[in-house]
Order: sequence, then structure tokens, then C-alpha cells
Amino acid sequence: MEVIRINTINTDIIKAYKKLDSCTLSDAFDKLEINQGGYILPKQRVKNTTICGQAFTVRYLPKQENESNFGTFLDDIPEDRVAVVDNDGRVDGSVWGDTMALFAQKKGVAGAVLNGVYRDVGPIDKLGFPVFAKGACSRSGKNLVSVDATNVPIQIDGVRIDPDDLVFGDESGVMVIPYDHIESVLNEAKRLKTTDDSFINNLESGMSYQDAKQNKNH
Ligand SMILES: O=C([O-])CC(=O)C(=O)O
Ligand SMILES: [Mg+2]
Repeated sequence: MEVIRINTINTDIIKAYKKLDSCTLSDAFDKLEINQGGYILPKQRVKNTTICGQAFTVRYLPKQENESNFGTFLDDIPEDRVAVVDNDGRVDGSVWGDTMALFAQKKGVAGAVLNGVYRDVGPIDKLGFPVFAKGACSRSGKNLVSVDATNVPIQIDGVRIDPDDLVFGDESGVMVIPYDHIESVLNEAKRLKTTDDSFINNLESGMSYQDAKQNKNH
């Protein structure tokens, strides 16, 4: 049986993550050789929006007769959490739309990451609510799927996501940082960002790529 941990991440740590980017976080994973968590495939759908917050996980399954709990998990998500919704990668029906985005935004939810697709693309662009998804689809999933569980470990693109993991998304991709690695990834990513910044400064000052690379001491 799964033991569900809900550990809260300190807000200073989340603030420090917000100064980073998904590529640097991915480099930290490479450097630390972390096998848990990592990169998942949903992509930024609303320009100039990023996500950084703890996961609130949702698992959909094909709908059973008489079940009708589509989207009702929204009443339970605490503010600042990221709705991480596993619909098994289905692209034939949406699991997020404008009314969900409106409600989540009013509640202070940090964004949605979908192993599936969403709809109401124009209205959600207007809201500016961060949605990361595998694509868009006009047909609603409301008659196709129902919620099987919330706040349980889920799997997206081979990556396990526990409810207290940190989810970070920007225009390059989405990273899942396991709770147990939150501090080590942050420290390594900060270090890598400093060396990358000086690499860039050296390139801007005219150094050859090879010399700048050697200087960066990765
Ligand atoms: O049916 C859906 O996928 C969700 C939807 O349209 C909405 O939230 O407005
Ligand atoms: Mg709608």
C-alpha cells in the first residue's frame, strides 16, 4: 500500500527555485545523477507563463457508468499547488478547460500540468493561466474519464510524481523535483547557473567557445 506523505516545502526554497529555469534544473539532475524525478513531456501552452509549486496529483481512468466527478478535485486543491493530472497521455478528450482555469486562478492554484490535452485555448490564453499539456482538443473528456484518485503517486512519461514533489515548468519544459532532492538540486542548480553566467560573459567578451568552455569549470 502507498503511504501518502504531504510535506510542505518552505516558501523561501520555492522563491529560490523561481529564479532558475528548467534547463539548469535538468543539468543539476545530470550532474547529481539523480534517477528519480526529472524531465516530463507536457509543454507550455500559454506564452510567458511559468509554473513552480508542489504537486497536487490527480489520476483519471476511463469513465465508469454513473460516475461524474470530472474536475471536482478543484475544490480540494490548496493554493500555490500545481494540478498534475494523469490522463494516461490520452489526446481524444480534454481534461482541462477555461472554467477550470478560471476557478483555479481565482483560488491561487499555481498551474496545471497534464498528461493529456486541454481545450478553450483562446479563453485560457486571455486568462494567462499556466497550462502545460500534450496538446489541445475540442472534445471534452467529461464523458470519457473520471477521477480515480487524488493526492496519490502517479507516473507521467516514466517519471514518478508524489504529491509533495516540486514541479517546475517554463518555455523549455517541465521538471519534477522529488521532495527528498529539493535542497541538493537547488544548491547544484544555483552553482551551475553561476558558472553558466560567467560562460556567457566570456562569450560576450569575445573569448573562443573552447576557451570559454574550459574556463567555466563545469
Ligand atoms: O470539459 C472540459 O475539458 C473542461 C472545460 O471545458 C472547462 O473547464 O471549461
Ligand atoms: Mg469549457
